[in-house]
Amino acid sequence: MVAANHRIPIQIGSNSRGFRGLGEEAVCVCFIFNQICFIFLIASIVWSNGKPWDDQRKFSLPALRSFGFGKKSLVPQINLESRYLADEIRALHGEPTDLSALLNKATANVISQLVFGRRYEYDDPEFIGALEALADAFGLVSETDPVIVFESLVHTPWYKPYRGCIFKLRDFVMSHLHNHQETFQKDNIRDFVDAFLAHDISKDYSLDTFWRIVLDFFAAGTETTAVVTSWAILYLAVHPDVQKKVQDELDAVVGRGQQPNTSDRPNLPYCDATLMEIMRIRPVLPVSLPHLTSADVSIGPYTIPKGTIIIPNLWAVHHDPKEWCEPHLFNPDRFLSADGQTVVKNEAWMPFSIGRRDCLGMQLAKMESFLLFANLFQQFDFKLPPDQPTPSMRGHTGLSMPPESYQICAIER
Ligand code: HEM
Repeated sequence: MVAANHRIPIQIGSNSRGFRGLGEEAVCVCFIFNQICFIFLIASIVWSNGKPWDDQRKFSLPALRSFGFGKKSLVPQINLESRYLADEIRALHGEPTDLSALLNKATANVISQLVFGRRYEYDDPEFIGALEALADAFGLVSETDPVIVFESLVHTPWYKPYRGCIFKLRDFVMSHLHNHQETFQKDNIRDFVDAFLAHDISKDYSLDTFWRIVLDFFAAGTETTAVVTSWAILYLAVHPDVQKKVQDELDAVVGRGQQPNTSDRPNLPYCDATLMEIMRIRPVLPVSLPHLTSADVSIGPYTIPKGTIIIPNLWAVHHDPKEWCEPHLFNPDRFLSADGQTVVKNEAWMPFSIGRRDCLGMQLAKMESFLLFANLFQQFDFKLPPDQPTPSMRGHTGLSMPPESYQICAIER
């Protein structure tokens, strides 16, 4: 096993045919031990390898894109959800509140519309229950936890709380799948689940296994973008000078009377640079998902044999002093040209990882995090509650790295 702490080994590891998990041989071993483990590993875009992964990715991406996934046509939907979110925040009247559950509801509704064809009211008990289970599941394990690879460990006593969350989420997804099966019409494909039912791939996966693929999207689509937004609110509350510059730019380019659009983005370099700096300094997945080399690779004096698990340490790359000047300093200007007019890229910026197995939702995530960010800072000043200690900036390590719970006052501008 190799922990890749620098840009070059991550690039090499990521491009080595993009295997993930324990590879084909290990999957067979799992099969001997436990058939459930085998099923779980195969029916999951995040955790499968080889042909099952290829089939799932080839089906999923075009299917989701046909409903607007990562495309401009999704802007009105994201902006509408941003309005629902802003209404909820406004109703708090600036009282100190932990906004993380609200942010999760907004991002969950965006992915829910693509996958299940519906959004939820923010007080819906089924929705709240599923999101609580999701947040708990993300907090209970990390990428290096054995249960991530050997999912059948979920049945052992050590994982009882995690098991509770996963089964709750399975029931949530299954109720949607059964409902879709009952109402399915092949000439009216409403969403990702319908696209699956209409596609040949449904011959290879029963609903009892497909739920796991759906959960991959629901989970990845919900938690990640909400975590970015939560860090953005915290960092900009701690750095009011940056918040002011972001708001001045939004006022000048978008104004107050209309919602931001992706077409505004090229004219909002400071906003863009700030979001990039947030994803650099606090990567959503500080330790990315494991990869497996599919051939021998050489890096300088080292040879990494075929079949080695590579754990990309995105935190280390994003804080490498060889790549970044004063890496622990929050400084959006590092992503701007000298005249402040253009965003400057850096190859060591890789919050979505790189290579064949990079984040499938990257286009959606970039668009959604930008629109949420722009909508929120256009409408609110985010301030730390007076007379309270500054919140910790360390983050809570689990599958993703959200900030530790903090209270914030959102004051309408
Ligand atoms: C800011 C938000 C997000 C960040 C920072 C992020 C980051 C990542 C990272 C680091 C990986 C691992 C890539 C690798 O192993 O090389 C990943 C994989 C993945 N992400 Fe995201 N993600 C985000 C949002 C999303 C969204 C919105 C979705 C979809 C709804 C999504 C779906 C996926 C999927 C399906 C994979 C597995 C891809 C595969 O194995 O082929 N992500 N993401």
